[in-house]
Formats: sequence, C-alpha cells, structure tokens
Amino acid sequence: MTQRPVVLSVRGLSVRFRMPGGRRVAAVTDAHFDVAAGECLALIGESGCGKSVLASALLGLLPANAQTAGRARLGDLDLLAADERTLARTVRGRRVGLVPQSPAAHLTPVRTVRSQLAETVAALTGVRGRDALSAATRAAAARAAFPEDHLDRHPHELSGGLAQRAATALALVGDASLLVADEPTTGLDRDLVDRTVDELRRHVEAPDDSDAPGRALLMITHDLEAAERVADRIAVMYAGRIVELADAGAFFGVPGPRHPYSRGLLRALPDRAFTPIPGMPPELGTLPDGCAFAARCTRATDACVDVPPMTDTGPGATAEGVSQAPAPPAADAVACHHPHVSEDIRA
Ligand SMILES: Nc1ncnc2c1ncn2[C@@H]1O[C@H](COP(=O)(O)OP(=O)(O)OP(=O)(O)O)[C@@H](O)[C@H]1O
Ligand code: NI
Repeated sequence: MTQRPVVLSVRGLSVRFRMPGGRRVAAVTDAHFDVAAGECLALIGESGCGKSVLASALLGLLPANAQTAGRARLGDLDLLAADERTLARTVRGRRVGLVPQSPAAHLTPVRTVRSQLAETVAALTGVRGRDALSAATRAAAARAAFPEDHLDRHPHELSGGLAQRAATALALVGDASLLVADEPTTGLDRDLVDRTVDELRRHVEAPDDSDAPGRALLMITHDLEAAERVADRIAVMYAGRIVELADAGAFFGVPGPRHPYSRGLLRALPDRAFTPIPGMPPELGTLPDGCAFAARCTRATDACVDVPPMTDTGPGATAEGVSQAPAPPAADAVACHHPHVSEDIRA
C-alpha cells in the first residue's frame, strides 16, 4: 500500500475560525496523513469533530473567517497555498472532485439535472457534438445510479437520495486524481449505499491513462459499514484531531482499533456491543488542555493532561507497540497515552 505513489500528502493542517469577541474555534488541529494512488481513506468521527472543515480546506472552500496552517500537497500543488483563480480554474472538479455533504445546496435550483450534468461533461471532458454529449451525460448519470427518467427534473423535485446521486455523478465527471466524498451515502438505503461506495471505489481503481500517479479517495462517513466495505485505511477524528490511522482490516477485525475512542465507536454499533460512548465531545471553541477524550475515557490517567503525540503502531514500532512517529507520518499511528495493544483484543 505505502509503496504506491502518494496522491495527497497532508502535513500539519490546522483550521481556526475567528469568532466575534476574539473567540477562536479550533476546528482542525495538526492533521498529518497521506492517501496513496488506488487507495481509499475513510475519515470517521462523531458529528462536529471537524471532518467537513478538513474537506473544505482541501478544496479552498472555507469561509473568510477561517485561518489555515500546514500543507496539503496534490502533486506539485499545495492546495492550502493555491489562489482562488487556480482553485476555480484547475483544481475543483478537475484535480479534486467533491461529493458535498449537502448536495441539494450545491445543485443549481433553476436547472434540470440533465443540463447541469451536460454542462459539466462539456466543460471537463473532450466530448463534443449533441449526440455524443447526450450519450456521455446519460453515462455519467448511470455511473452514480441516477435514473435516466429523472434527468429532466429540477433539484427540488428530487429526494435526498437522488440529489446525493446527482452530486456523485457530477463529482465523477472530471476524473479527478483526488475525490473527496463528504457523507456520500446519506439518505440512501443499504443497497444504494453499497452501489455508491463501490462506484467511488471503482473510480480510484480504474486505470489512469495520464502520467498522473493515479487516483485516491478521501471518504468522510458516519456509516462504518460503508467504511469497512470500501476503505483501505481509516482515520479517526476526535475534537479536531486525527487520533488514529489504521489499516481498515486491522481496525474492523483483529487486533481492532488502538485508541479507546475508536473502540468506543465500534462498540456503539448495533451489530457489536450497541453501547454508546458516555458523555459528549467537547466544544471546539473551548477545548480542554491535554487529551480531549480524557473526560470520557475509562483508561485516562494523570498522563492525559498532556496532549498525546501521534505515535507509530505499525510493524516498525518497538516491542511496547509504540515509537515516536517519524515524518512522513506512519501509516498506522495512534495519539493516546494508553492505547490498546494486541493483548487487549478481547477486552
Ligand atoms: N464557518 C464557521 N465558523 C465557525 N465555526 C465553524 C464554521 N464551520 C464549521 N464550524 C465549526 O467547526 C466544527 C467542525 O464542523 P464540521 O462541519 O467539520 O464537523 P463534521 O465532523 O463534518 O460534522 P458532521 O458529521 O455533523 O458533518 C464544528 O464545531 C462547527 O461548529
Ligand atoms: Ni460534516
């Protein structure tokens, strides 16, 4: 996995919102991760932990009161440093495709899905001529399982699930090297969830005839079943920080997650212990010092007054299961003073 060329490389990404009265919201703090060609990284975590803000930062779609730090390299381009003209002309849709979290809000209300899709196909592909464009538009809809007999509807005439599929179809048109899908399966029933995530997966696996290193998928989701189905790797976010990076097989199977929060997320699933994590995440405007999860964590000790560094848990780690994470970030890492180790598997 890690031998494949890196498509997206994020280092020290932080986002702060300046609020009235000088207050600051620490929406994303010091995120480090890579996504390789052919790979799907699923970003999971409770509502409000900063997932969508991270996605918006990558697309240059943050509001004016946001300040960013760090780097996010896509090939030769730093997405965080790019100016709006570059982002609008060469990045959004072409190099980075977005399936937005609120698709209805991103579709143009006064135009049919067919006309929006056709315009995008004409702008982003070489297809020309009425018949060819019409066929390519239908093919683009079919890729996201958007029904052909609904193409002439306006966004307000679509259910949430159909609007979602229209947005997915639009995001796939440009064959972008990075696809960012923010909750791409909200409002879909299980069968369509599977079809949608499989299509996103096919997109990153499809052969790429350009010189680019390949395609990668960053999928934000609440749906852990969908994450398990398509992700190669999992990133767990809590209170603005990525607290665990893990191979998806190890995360959902054996040895399971390392971070107590990640374990809590899995234990909350109906087909597992169905036991929610007690308490609530902290407000990102008033984060506690130290580990933000400590107040909810059964393993917390005095050590947790210090923010735990992201620490390598991969095959190269030491006998204790940990060693300081090198740069570039380890593929498997956890930010916890008391992570679960392999012996805790049945705990
Ligand atoms: N424009 C803004 N100004 C101030 N705070 C903001 C702004 N946009 C987002 N936030 C805050 O940033 C935090 C992270 O929000 P974000 O939308 O990224 O969460 P999320 O993990 O995507 O949640 P969900 O799963 O519900 O979509 C939230 O506390 C939110 O209130
Ligand atoms: Ni979100």
